[in-house]
Order: sequence, then structure tokens, then C-alpha cells
Amino acid sequence: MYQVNTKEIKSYPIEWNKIFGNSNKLIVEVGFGGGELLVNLAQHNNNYNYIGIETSLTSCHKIKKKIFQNNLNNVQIILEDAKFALREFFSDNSINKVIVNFPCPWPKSKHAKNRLFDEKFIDTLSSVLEVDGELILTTDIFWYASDVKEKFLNNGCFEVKNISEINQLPFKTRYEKKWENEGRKKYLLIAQKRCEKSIKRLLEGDFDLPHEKIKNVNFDKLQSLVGFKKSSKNKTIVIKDIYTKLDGSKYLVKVFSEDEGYIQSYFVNVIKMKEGWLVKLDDIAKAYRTPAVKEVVNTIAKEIEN
Ligand SMILES: C[S@@+](CC[C@H](N)C(=O)[O-])C[C@H]1O[C@@H](n2cnc3c(N)ncnc32)[C@H](O)[C@@H]1O
Repeated sequence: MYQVNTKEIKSYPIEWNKIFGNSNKLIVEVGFGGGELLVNLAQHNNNYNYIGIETSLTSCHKIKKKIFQNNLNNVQIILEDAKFALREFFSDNSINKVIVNFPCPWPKSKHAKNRLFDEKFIDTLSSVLEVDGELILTTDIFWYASDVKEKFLNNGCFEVKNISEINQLPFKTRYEKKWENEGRKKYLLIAQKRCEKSIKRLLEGDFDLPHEKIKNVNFDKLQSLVGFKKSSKNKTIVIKDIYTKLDGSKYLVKVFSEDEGYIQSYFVNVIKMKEGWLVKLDDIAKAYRTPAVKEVVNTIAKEIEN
């Protein structure tokens, strides 16, 4: 009820006004952790709708309890990587503010690819924020704030205010308390969007369940697909395993695929029909129908056709 089942949505971007039942402006918090800020903001100002995005299942469970206890109807949660969620679930010019508090800095250069703020994420912000909308970042690490500032300036769509030292957030978060106890400083960076920009999404267009029909299956080729790997510029496909129904009428192919750094794991069915075989994404696969997922179904069908 407080968490949007983003894999069950019929078309993207999500129509947030239908989910909330009003067209109030949207404020998104990325990595809300304990949810202290999001819940307090929602309690104190119900002229906005609030959306929290987290990769931690535990954080999502915890905040849902708080939303329920406080009877809030202006907060929704998404369990997903924010880099994917912001780009795929929000239309151009649809978010008033994106708030990020104390993101993990991934200080070692070999881990830099894990940092939230990369070129693509900032490009996503340049599309999904309203014109004059803001990205508000608080961090305890000055070099991190400087690095993010430079990335916003390089993007060219943002006016970036000087990094300032602050005393405290409007509502203290768990990490704010933690760093305060260690005597660390807090830095605020605000980037304001100043242009109109639209970006291409992975989940645009055709929304059919990916499927292919073939006449005959070469079972040796099917079995030898385990370990198959195919990579192109934006996509990677890896076949991990194959499970067979005892009577040989159905095969489940376990796949990992990646679109522009976004990884999914799911099953593809190879099913005996009255005539021929059907290769299709498993109904309960819980995979977004991205270009890599469509290519997986297409590739398996081509590889195993006799
Ligand atoms: C250091 S904690 C800060 C939590 C909270 N903002 C606070 O101030 O207490 C960073 C949080 O970001 C979440 N996170 C990390 N990468 C994320 C991503 N790509 N998308 C969404 N959440 C993410 C983590 O699960 C974690 O809860």
C-alpha cells in the first residue's frame, strides 16, 4: 500500500498523480535509510507528495511501519536502485526536489563506479527535475561535495550554489547523528536545473511480454547454453543454468542480463505447445522488459532452433 510495486506497472513513466490521487508536487529522497527525514517532511507539509527510493529491504520495511503509524497518505516507497528508478519511473520535468543525505562516498578509485552521482545520474536529474527544481545533497565529506559540484557544472544544465557548511538538517537522520557524534562537519550542495532536457529511457515503447515461436528445439544446443555470454556496448547476457521438467515439456533458463549497468536475474521458459515451442519471459519473472531482456528471449530462440 505504501510501496509501489514497480514491476507490476502497466506503462512507464509512472503516473504519480493517479497513485497519490492528486497532482501535488513531488519530492524524492534517495537512500532514505531510517526514513527520519522523509516521514517528518511528510508529516509537516502535506502540500507535497513524497517518494523514497532505497535499495535496502530492511529500510523499506522500517519506513512502512512509520508511515502506517503516522497515518500518512502522501508518502510512497520504491525498493530499487535510484539510478534506474529516477530515469524509468519519472517523466521529464516531474520532480520538484531530489534530496540525498550522506550517500556512501566509495572513496577508493577502484570503487568509484559505485558512486551515486555519475554523469548518467546527473543527466537523469537534468531531465526529471522541473525547471528551477533542485537537487539537495548533504554530505560529511568535502571532496565528495566538490566532485559532485564539478559533475553538475560539466553537465551544463545546472546552476550550482557554493558548497556551504551547515549546522543541521531540518530533521536529524541516523547518519547525521552518527557523524555528529564523531565531530564531523556537514556540507550542503544545491544544484538548480536551468534548462529543458529529455533523455531516452530503457522502458520506453513496446510493452508485450517478450516471446518467440520456433518449430523444433535442438536439445543439445539448449543444454550447451549454460555459460553462454554475449556482450555489446550497452547490454550483456549471461545464461547461468537450465532446469528441466521431468517429462521434457518445459525448460527454465536462468539468465542474468545487464542494460547500461542495471543488472537483472530472471527465468525464460521454453515450453512445448500443440505445434512447435514457445520461448518467453517467465510470467512471474519479475523482470523489467528492458532491451537486454528482449534480446535474451530472441537470442535463446535463435540459438536453440533446429
Ligand atoms: C549512508 S546511508 C544514509 C541514510 C540516510 N540518508 C541518513 O542520512 O541516515 C546511505 C543509504 O543509501 C542507500 N543507497 C545506496 N545506494 C543507493 C541507490 N543506488 N539507490 C537507492 N538507495 C541507495 C543505502 O541503502 C543506505 O540506506
